[in-house]
Amino acid sequence: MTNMDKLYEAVAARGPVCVGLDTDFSYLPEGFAKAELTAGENIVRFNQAIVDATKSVAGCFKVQIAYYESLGLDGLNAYKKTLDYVKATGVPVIADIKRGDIAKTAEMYAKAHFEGDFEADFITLAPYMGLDSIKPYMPFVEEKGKGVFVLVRTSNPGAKDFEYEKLADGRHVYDMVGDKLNAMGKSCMGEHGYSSLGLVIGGTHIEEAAEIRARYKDSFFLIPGYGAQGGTAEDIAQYLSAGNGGVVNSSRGILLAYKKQPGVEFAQAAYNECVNMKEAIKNACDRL
Ligand SMILES: O=C(O)c1cc(=O)[nH]c(=O)n1[C@@H]1O[C@H](COP(=O)(O)O)[C@@H](O)[C@H]1O
Repeated sequence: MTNMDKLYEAVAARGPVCVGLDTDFSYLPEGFAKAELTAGENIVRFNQAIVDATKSVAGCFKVQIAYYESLGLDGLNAYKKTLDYVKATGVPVIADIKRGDIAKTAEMYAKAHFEGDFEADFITLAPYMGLDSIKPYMPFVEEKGKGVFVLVRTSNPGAKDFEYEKLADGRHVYDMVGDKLNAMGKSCMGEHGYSSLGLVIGGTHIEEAAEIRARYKDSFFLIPGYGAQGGTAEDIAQYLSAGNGGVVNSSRGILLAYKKQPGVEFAQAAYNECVNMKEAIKNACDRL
């Protein structure tokens, strides 16, 4: 069974919410940090409380490495401890590293994030340099069941700068990227009908949602943009297939949920936000 199969089953069991552990030190509630601990150690305590509170309603977790790298070695220790803590729960974990280099360098990134200290179930990749920036990860995908999510049509306003440009044949650049990646993903299909080569499709632009979902039926989607970036449950539902076939990330919306729930402890508030998000997406899927 591939990690993508496990992710499919996790979504079937607990829903599509992907809890984004993009933990900036400033997100820790007042009075939470202990002065005798480092910033990284305090972030790990915060993450552990979030993981404990949300794992029963999370399809997966996503750990965004920049938040940890920015703290140097203390942060990289916190990154590893966070990954290990999530892995011990059995809930799938995506390392959001957005790597995009070629050849031997990409092989080194694959080694760095698919084995050893920073081993994760999935990683995110940026395909601008071409398919030879994705291929070096495939031995881990095809032989060890690892998974990748590759940027196709992103959630940010800058998606319009390159991704929406039109080709001579009428397709968008993102269609061409998606078509090539979808074809490449046929080499690593799982039991549940999804390739281990997944696509990142932002949930903030909805005009083409139905078309994109229909075009890539066997591609699992990582769908960011819910909450803080304005994506709604109605928007997101269109990128799922009967509530599965994708995971929906929210980072600030979950980590900072306590700021919108006065008097509620931060981990409880994160749990409440996950439940609300899961219910809203389920209801929107049921209405489709
Ligand atoms: O690959 C991603 O995860 C990603 C792709 C994309 O198109 N848009 C996007 O926001 N992301 C990530 O998703 C997360 C969104 O965080 P929030 O906006 O706080 O929910 C961040 O970790 C982003 O780096």
